[in-house]
Amino acid sequence: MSSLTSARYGKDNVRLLKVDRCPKTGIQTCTEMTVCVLLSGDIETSYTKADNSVVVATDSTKNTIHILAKTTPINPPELFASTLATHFVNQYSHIHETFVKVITHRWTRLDVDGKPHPHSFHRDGVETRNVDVHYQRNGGLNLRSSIVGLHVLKTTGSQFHGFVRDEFTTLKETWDRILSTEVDAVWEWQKFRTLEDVKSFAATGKFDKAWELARYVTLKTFCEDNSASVQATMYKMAQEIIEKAPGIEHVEYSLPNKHFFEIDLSWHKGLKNTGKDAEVYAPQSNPNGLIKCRVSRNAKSKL
Ligand SMILES: O=c1[nH]c(=O)c2[nH]c(=O)[nH]c2[nH]1
Repeated sequence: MSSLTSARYGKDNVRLLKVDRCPKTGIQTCTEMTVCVLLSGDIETSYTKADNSVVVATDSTKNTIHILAKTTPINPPELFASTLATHFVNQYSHIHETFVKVITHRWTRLDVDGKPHPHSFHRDGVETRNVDVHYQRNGGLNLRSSIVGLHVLKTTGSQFHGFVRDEFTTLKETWDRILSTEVDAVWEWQKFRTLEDVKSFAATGKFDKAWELARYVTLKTFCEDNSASVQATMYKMAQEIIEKAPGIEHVEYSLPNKHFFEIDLSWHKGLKNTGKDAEVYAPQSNPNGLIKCRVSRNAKSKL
């Protein structure tokens, strides 16, 4: 015997670019997004009885994403993701729950001779601004905003010593090393009851401010902290974001520790390239450390 215990479906990797043209100034802006919308509800029979009468075609889901991108604001992405999440539950009485992901890609305005160009942009990095929304009929909206794929590296100001030493340890302690990671930082909002609540919050500019703050705190702490470890540095980042952004309940970081090994070149004419003489390093693609944490407002540590 077996039974269906979970089911959701929809369209992933729906791509769109929206252009905003200001008639007064002639200045144009653009937003490129990749969207995923998954639906859940009374859809079991489509799996268990080949009953397509309960299926909203994923092609229609894709069409709806395009239509709502045209007819409603897509910025901030928290608002667009919430608009999509609530739409499908309002439109179809048998759909009770949605899972929406909106990835916003970077198109940063170009400068020409120090002046912002009115309609030209460049992709300055693979970093994305992401939003995940989970909506349940009568259950409110859970929003998670994030920065993903922000690559950073510092050549000093990072140490790692005092760790466990036993018969499995070969790593040397260091008081000066390269630190590099790809930031994945999530901030989770207090629950919003309705789409109207998300709209009013969006109108205050607080979603954009939180993204700016999270990015600023992450980069400033990365640069300025004389890091004792990835763990200690990420905890400082998370604490500061919670402290400075009301409405955020939890902050999570997931940071790969990308290693750069010293290369001993002494075999060639006694070249010195280790310790304080290290200049040429070997970047490692794998394995990498992976350090994660979740920091919550007003919560007693469960660890
Ligand atoms: O910042 C670090 N944290 C660790 O847990 C760890 N483990 C390791 O080998 N190097 C590092 N660096």
